[in-house]
Amino acid sequence: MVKLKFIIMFIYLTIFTWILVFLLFFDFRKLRTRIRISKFVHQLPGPKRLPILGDLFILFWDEGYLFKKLRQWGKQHAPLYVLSATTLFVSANVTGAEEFEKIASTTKNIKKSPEYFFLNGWLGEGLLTSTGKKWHVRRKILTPAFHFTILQQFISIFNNETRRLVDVLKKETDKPYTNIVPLISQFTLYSITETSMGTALNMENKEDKNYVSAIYQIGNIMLHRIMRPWLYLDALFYNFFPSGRKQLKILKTLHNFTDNIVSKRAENFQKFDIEQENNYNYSNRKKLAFLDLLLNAKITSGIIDDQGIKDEVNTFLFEGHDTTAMSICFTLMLLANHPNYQEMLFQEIVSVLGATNESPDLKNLNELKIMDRFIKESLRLYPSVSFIARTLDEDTLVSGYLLPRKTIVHIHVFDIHRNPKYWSLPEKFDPDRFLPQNCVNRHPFSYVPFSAGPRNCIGQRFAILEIKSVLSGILRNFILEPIDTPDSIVLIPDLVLRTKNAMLKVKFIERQNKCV
Ligand code: HEM
Repeated sequence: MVKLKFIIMFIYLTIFTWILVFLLFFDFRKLRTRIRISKFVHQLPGPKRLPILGDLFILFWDEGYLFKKLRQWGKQHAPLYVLSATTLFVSANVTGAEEFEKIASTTKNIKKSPEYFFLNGWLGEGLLTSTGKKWHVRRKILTPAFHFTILQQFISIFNNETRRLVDVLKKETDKPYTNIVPLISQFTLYSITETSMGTALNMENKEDKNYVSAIYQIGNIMLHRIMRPWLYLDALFYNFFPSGRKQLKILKTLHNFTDNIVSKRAENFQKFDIEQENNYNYSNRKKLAFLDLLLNAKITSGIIDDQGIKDEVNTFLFEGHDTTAMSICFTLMLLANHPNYQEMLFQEIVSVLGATNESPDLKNLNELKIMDRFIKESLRLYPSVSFIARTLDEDTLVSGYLLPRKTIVHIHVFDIHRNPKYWSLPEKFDPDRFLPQNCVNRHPFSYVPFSAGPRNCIGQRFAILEIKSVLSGILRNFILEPIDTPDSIVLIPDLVLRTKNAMLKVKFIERQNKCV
């Protein structure tokens, strides 16, 4: 019975794939390009594939198994291998630092791959998904929003949100364990909306709650879609499939939420600008936070319109909370599993902040060096963006292979971070890898949790300060005991690196020797 179902699914998939190939390639110039790319990329080593269908069978795998299998291929065929979804759709897959450097260090290869198109319905042409001139202009507008004088002001918000989280966690101490994912996601969402958008959220509010749950659902639907080529065409997906109709509903929730944030801020911003008569103004070089910077750019130079602002707000709400949330969750799981480090970090916090209830400032956070190494090692083993992808803009020679222009390249950050060429005993958790003397001679592209090159993460300093603030608050108040362990969790490749069922369990015990 199972076998019959498999055969039917396979025939169905084959027919759909070829319809898709036809629809996408009736332009014969594109077909010629595809054939050329396919010829070159198929010279790379790779797993055994079926004639014509290539590696399409992986679409039948469960996400956890797919994740494991990709790790196995990454090791087997390092640093570069081919995967193909039919003969004409091929990708070059990178697990080596030198190869990633070749691709990411040039200003040419800034175009994202077709996988990112699925995000367009939600994020439009925001900084993550846009390319060319639009991306350059936006990156230039937004870079000052992450200047250290701005970030410095955000720390008091991180501290307030940490206090709110600590109060929530105190109620969890009676329980056998806590699933930290929803609680930490709420913390990072509150932090990004208040710092960058100037809006304080409240989970008692139904719309705020719905927004958080919509973010989870959209991630699941997108992964579901990526794994099913018959859902690729928008017209079919949105009109004929329940998941497409569900996505439209979710997008409405997400967009209503951000539209609201933008219009509220726009009202206040205009009032503020008029009242202050250029006191808080871009042109006299006072620093503006994210959303105000965009509103100001629209008013003063018109280089961004309302839709552009909304696209950026959607992009930053997603990139600015989900990535950091998962990174904090994995770090807490590792702390629970390494009590010796937990104690070292606690002692470091006490020595930097003293035995008071003082909240850390920028200087304090910069002094937390052991914590810094702990976070770096956590991001090495669990990079929340474990996979990035590009479409090459020029023929590029990588590891002796010519990858033609328009080749899709998948960069497996997770595998680069566990490649034994750069990391001895790569599976071992060891923050001392990041002691200054141990970093000498390490390939700069072997550690890339925030990517590298011109399209690196614009929010990386924001993220690190936020993570340090929250860890300081949690470790000052609780001892963490392990429930989940690195061996017990099942990782899945979602929009960000997640665990199966979005669960990560830790036990919280209130500290007796608190530094308050
Ligand atoms: C631990 C937390 C974070 C990690 C691991 C992370 C990682 C990354 C990575 C790997 C990229 C490159 C993605 C690609 O090429 O497709 C990226 C891009 C980006 N990140 Fe982050 N990020 C984090 C936090 C943040 C935060 C807090 C913000 C905003 C406040 C942010 C905003 C962005 C944006 C807008 C981009 C696109 C940049 C561009 O293409 O110019 N990220 N991030």
